Amino acid sequence: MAFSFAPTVSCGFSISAVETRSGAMSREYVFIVNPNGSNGNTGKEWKKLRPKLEAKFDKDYKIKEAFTSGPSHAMEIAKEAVRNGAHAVVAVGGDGTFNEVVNGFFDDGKPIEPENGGSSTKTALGLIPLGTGSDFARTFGWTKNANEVVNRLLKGQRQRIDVGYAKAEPENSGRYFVNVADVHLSAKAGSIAAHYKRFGNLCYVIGALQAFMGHRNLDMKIRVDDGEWKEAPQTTALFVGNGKYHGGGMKITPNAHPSTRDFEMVTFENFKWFDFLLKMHMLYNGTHTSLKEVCCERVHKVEIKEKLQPNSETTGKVVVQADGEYVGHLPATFTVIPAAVDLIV
Ligand SMILES: Nc1ncnc2c1ncn2[C@@H]1O[C@H](COP(=O)(O)OP(=O)(O)OP(=O)(O)O)[C@@H](O)[C@H]1O
Repeated sequence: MAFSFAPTVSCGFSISAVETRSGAMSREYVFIVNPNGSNGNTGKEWKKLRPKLEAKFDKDYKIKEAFTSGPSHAMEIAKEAVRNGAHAVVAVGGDGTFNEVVNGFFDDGKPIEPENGGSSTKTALGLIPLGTGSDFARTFGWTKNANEVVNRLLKGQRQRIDVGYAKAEPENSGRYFVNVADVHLSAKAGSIAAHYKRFGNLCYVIGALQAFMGHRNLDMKIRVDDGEWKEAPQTTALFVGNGKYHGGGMKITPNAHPSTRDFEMVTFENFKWFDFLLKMHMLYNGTHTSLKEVCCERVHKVEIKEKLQPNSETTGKVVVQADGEYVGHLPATFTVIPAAVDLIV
């Protein structure tokens, strides 16, 4: 016999462990769904997927769903679920929703512990990749295929993965990330792309081309792993990869993986809009790392700031994002937190 879904809630979410007839504590899976992801397709796909999950999950599983009402809501729901000791919290949506759920595993710079303190297993993080880009899922080769999704969640195999922490101005605001954080052109492109999601993954190409309008490559300073500050002249964009893919399938940090305990940092120097168009195929297959304008380095921590004239202040114009979500502007620091979360793989 399969459990039916608990009633949908969108706020004031409360979760408690449930005892099964055998007396064992049930495993509570909390699905956090962004109904408006992928231009509304996430909600539609989730409706089709839900009965398949219900049919397969047996009585030892309790399944709850919660729909987000807007930005940041997924993070609040996830925090409450982790505090209540959920077995797994699964994001249903794109990289933005997934990022919010990841941020819900932490509070005040620390991983959240369950309130009852008694749970021996950590809450696992899960993903059903139903967004536009859904780039994080590509590193693991996951698709939107319903059978594949159900089997993966049912098996519940866990892998400890690294999480990144991005800190930027103003006010040293911070955000955790699991996929790719980036600076300057691509971060501008990401916010432009958000207005073109109806075009699917093409939105990221449109975003990049628009971002090149009025764009200036800038001299920056970079410090890796607390070493010497080095100059990065005429930087177009810089990527800090925990996962490989970004911008709807571009293999931007091709040697990154969330299990390596470090990041791959990829810097583009002096790239112009026509370079982007002519070499775009290389971004998709990950061969851009052989270009003379591209530098790659493995890092655990990287600090980035604008190279300024003596006594001048930051322009506040060099944008920083993490997993496609706005973080702030330079100066910024990106730090790897090794083996921070259990991911259902
Ligand atoms: N109910 C909601 N209505 C509108 N926006 C929402 C809602 N819930 C979450 N959001 C915001 O929508 C943003 C984008 O959602 P999501 O990442 O799920 O889809 P996507 O943008 O289509 O996919 P991708 O990021 O993979 O390209 C998230 O950053 C989140 O803040």
